[in-house]
Amino acid sequence: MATIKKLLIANRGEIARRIIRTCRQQGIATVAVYSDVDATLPHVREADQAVCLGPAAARESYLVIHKIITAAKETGADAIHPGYGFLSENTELAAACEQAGIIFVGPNARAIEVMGDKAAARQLMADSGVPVLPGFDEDGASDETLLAASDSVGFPLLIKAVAGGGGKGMRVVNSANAFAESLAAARREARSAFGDDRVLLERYLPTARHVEVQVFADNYGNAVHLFERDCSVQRRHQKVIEEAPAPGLDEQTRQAFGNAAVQAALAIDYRGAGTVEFLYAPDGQFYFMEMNTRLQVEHPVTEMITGEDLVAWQLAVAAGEPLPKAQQQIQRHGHAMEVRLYAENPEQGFLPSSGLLSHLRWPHELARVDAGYEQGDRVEEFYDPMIAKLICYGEDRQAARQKLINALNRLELQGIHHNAPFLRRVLADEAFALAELDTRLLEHRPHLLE
Ligand SMILES: Nc1ncc2cc(-c3cccc4ccccc34)c(N3CC[C@@H](N)C3)nc2n1
Repeated sequence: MATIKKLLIANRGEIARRIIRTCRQQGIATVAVYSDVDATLPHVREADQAVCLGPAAARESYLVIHKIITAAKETGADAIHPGYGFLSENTELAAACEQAGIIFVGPNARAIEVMGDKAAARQLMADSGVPVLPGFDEDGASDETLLAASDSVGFPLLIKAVAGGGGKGMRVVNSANAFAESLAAARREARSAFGDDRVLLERYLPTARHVEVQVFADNYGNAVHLFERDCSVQRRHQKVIEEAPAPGLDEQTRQAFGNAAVQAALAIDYRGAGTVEFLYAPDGQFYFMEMNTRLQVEHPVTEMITGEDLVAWQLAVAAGEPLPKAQQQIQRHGHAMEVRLYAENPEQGFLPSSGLLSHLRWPHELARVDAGYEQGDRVEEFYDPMIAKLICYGEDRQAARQKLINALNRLELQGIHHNAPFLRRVLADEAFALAELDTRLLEHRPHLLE
């Protein structure tokens, strides 16, 4: 058992403020890190201490492991929380923390490594009885081997980069005569994006929902799930709207999802917060897609329906405490829905937008607002353009959706282009309102993107 007295948050924006919020409630001192353009942002002001990492470019600041470790040592932080993005799934940071005797608030490096290799992840899931799609994932298979395997996988199939994830390095192949060329292209893309041209094959599910399960495991062999989230509404693999619970699931299916995710966590001897992503097919079957070894952007919808503080859970597990609750103690009630507010211009192909937030009023009275910025702050284009999340809770899905529409209508945000009008169109869309969810909803309803 260790006590975390001071936590360094190796991140910025809304997630840094959100982590600071829990630390303050727990009496844990906080250290923020920032690049010189972020010096006046709220997460820097709200932390007890702050360390400048240097230039704006992430590769010279937020991604520089030795600078983060040095900041932790110089301020006497006994733990580091990576948040999401940046170094949150980087095994070297986990290893550097271990080297420096600093607690890494995240899973063991081995789990990060295995889940980062999509072929190893699939094999491990299949071995532990988690449903996986028909496919071929022999490590380092040659083009000839893959060509022969493509017949048994069947078409349409997906060629997926082993080192990929989140939709990067994927190619749909509809027929055998297109396979060789698609394989060459997929390998080229994987080599340039990840420096690793290994690929795997998987039967392509053209129509499916993205349903993911929040899991938590501690150092004592306990693993639980905190129910599922539906994140099907995505634009170019960027989640737009997330909700919990997944609409239209009967209790038996809900339990099957939860059990499969817990099986996955136990199979890799997991620690901390994790998310097991599944493809949910129209016939009611679901299949393992990926496992994320970090706290997700969309974790607030799970917090709202369970009443749990997932960052507090992360800190407890990282300090060597057992999980705060056993499975049967974790309750679910009502419905929560989240939208991600991006500094992007929907009228210009969602290009990133920057500028001074000359006028800004968050609708705190109508929604939980996890925001990275306040009025008078500048949004720059160096980092992920997400500036805030608006999350609403209701007794049922319609109530949560209506509250979110109201909150977006009351949002006052001037000085940058943003996607609120787009979010309002999707929330008001009939198919979305009827929960006719599918990962290609926006593809099938292009008018929502204009
Ligand atoms: N075998 C098979 N069939 C269909 C798939 C469709 C997608 C997919 C493709 C495009 C958008 C998506 C949005 C949410 C979830 C999945 C997708 C997909 N993804 C997208 C990112 C990564 N999570 C894997 N894998 C798939 N795998």
